[in-house]
Amino acid sequence: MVTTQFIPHATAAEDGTPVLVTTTTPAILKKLQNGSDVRGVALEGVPGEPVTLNEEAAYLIGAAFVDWLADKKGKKPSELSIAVGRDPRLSGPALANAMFAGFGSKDVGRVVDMGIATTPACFMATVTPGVAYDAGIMLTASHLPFNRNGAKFFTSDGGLDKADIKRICEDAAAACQAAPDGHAIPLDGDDAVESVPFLEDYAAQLRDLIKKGANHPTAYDEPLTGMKIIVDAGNGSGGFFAKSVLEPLGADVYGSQFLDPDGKFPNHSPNPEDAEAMDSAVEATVKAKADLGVIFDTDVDRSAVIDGDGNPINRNKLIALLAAIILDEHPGSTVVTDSVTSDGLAEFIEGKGGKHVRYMRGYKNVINEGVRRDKAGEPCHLMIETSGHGAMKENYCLDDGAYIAVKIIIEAVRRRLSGGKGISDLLSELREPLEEKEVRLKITCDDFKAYGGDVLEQLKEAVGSMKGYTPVDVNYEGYRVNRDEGDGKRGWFLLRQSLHDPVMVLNFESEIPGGVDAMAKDVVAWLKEKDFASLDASAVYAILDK
Ligand SMILES: O=P(O)(O)OC[C@H]1O[C@H](O)[C@H](O)[C@@H](O)[C@@H]1O
Repeated sequence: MVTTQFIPHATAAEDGTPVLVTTTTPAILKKLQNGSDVRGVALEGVPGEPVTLNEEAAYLIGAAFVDWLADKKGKKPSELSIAVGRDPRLSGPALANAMFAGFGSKDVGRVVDMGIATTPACFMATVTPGVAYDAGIMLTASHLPFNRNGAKFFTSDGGLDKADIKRICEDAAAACQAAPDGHAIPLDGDDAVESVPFLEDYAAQLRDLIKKGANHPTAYDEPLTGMKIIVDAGNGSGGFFAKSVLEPLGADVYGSQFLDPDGKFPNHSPNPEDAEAMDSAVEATVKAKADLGVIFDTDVDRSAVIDGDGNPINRNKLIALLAAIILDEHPGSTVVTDSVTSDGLAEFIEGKGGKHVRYMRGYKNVINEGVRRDKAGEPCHLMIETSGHGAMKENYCLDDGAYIAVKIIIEAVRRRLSGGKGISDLLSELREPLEEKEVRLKITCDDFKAYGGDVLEQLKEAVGSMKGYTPVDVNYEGYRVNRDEGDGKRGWFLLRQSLHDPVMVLNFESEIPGGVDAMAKDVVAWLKEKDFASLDASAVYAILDK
C-alpha cells in the first residue's frame, strides 16, 4: 500500500538532534508536476486523497532545483542564494523545513526563509535591488483546499516553464531511486537558514507605485485619503494589502474581511473565480459602503474588484477594465487572453482600437504567447486569463493580483481627481452574454489526453452537419463553435480538454433566453449518438434535467 511509504520515523541523529525520515517513490515525484508548478496532497484528512507531497518529496525537489539553478546561473551551489516564502497552509512550515534541508544537502551558499509571502513577492525578491536572490520559491497550492500544497519557482527571468519543472521532478525521481530509504530532515530546523521577511519591502514598492501613478496634487503621500477600499483576502496571504499598502496611503479599510492568514481557510475559498467568494466580497463592499472592494486568491497572483455600486468586476469584466486602461496607455496594442473569453470582450477590445488574441487556458500559456508576440514586433502589454491571472509588460510580465489592484486603484484615484465617473464607466460599452454555463465531463480511461483529442476530432466532423453552427476561424485550443441565434444574436460553445485533469470542459454563452439550453440540447443529441464509452457526459445532461 502506498500510504505505508509515508510513515515517518522520527529518530535522533548521531549528535542527538531529532530528525524526521519519510520516503516517497519516483512515480509519485514525477506526478507532482502540474504544468509549470509543483502540486500535491500535503496533509491527510480528505478521504481518497493520500499524501503525495511529503517532506521527502520537498527535500528531493529542493535539491533538484539547486542543480537546475546552478546550471541556469552558471554558478556553484555555494554561490547561490535561494529564498522561500509560503502561503498560510498548515503544511507550509514542515515542507519549507524539508526543502531547506534539501538545499543544505547541496551546500547552497545562502538560504532565506521569507515566512508568509505572496507569489508575486517571491518573484520581486529576485529583482529588487539590494535583495536580488538568485531564486524565489513560493510554497502554495493557490485556491485549492487546505490539504494541498505545491511550489512555484522564480528567477529574475520570471516563473519556470513546464520543461524546467519536468526536469526538476525527474531529477528528484532519479535521486529517490538512488536513495529509497529517504533522508534525515532535522526537526529543529537549520541554524544556517536566515529569517528575512520580504512582504513589507514589497508593500513599500506597491505604495510607491500608487503614489507615482496617482500623482495627487495636494496629497502625494496619502493619495487615498477620503477613499474607502475594502480587501477580502480569504485568509490567504493578501491581508497585508489592506494594512500595509492601502491604510498608510490614507484609505479607510474598515470593513475589510478575512485578512488574517489561516491555513484552514474557514470562511470561503480564496478565489475570485468562485461565486460564493465573490458574493461574500460584494456583500462586504456594499455593507461598508466602500468605493471599491478588492478580493485576492490565496497567494495573490490573482484578484478581482467590486465597484462602489457592488458590481463584481471579475472574469471578462476584469479583462475589459484592464484592457481599457492599458489600451489608453498603449493604443493599438495586443491583448492576449485565454480561450473562454466572451465575444463581447473581443468586440470591446477591438472597439478600443486594440487587437484581441483569444489564446489557450493556462496563465503561463497566455503570458508566454504575449511575450512571444511582443518580441516579434507586435506590441503586447496585457496578458490575462478569466481566472484573474493578469500580467503586464510594465510589471515584468508577471501575473500579479496586487499589481492589477494597484493599477485599478490608480485609475480610480485619477477619475476621482478629475471629477469623472467611477471605474465601471469604462465598461459601459461591454456587451455581456445573457446566459453562460460551464460543465466538466470526466474522462474515465487512463490515456485521457488521447481520448479527449479523439472526442474533439469527432466533434469537428459533426459540426459541419449541425444546423446553425459554424466553427470560429481560429481555435488555439479545443473547438469553439458559433451558433446563429437569430436577429443578429450569436451564441457559442467551446469543448476543450482541461489543462491538467482527466476532464473535458464545455462552456456555453448565449445572447437569448434559453440559448444555453438550446445548444446543450444539440450537444446532448450528438453525445447520445456517439455514446462515448469513457466520457461521463452526465453534467451536460443535467443542464436539461433541471
Ligand atoms: O483547464 P482547466 O481545468 O480549466 O484549468 C486551467 C487552469 O488551471 C490552473 O488553475 C492554472 O493556474 C490556470 O491558469 C488555468 O487556467
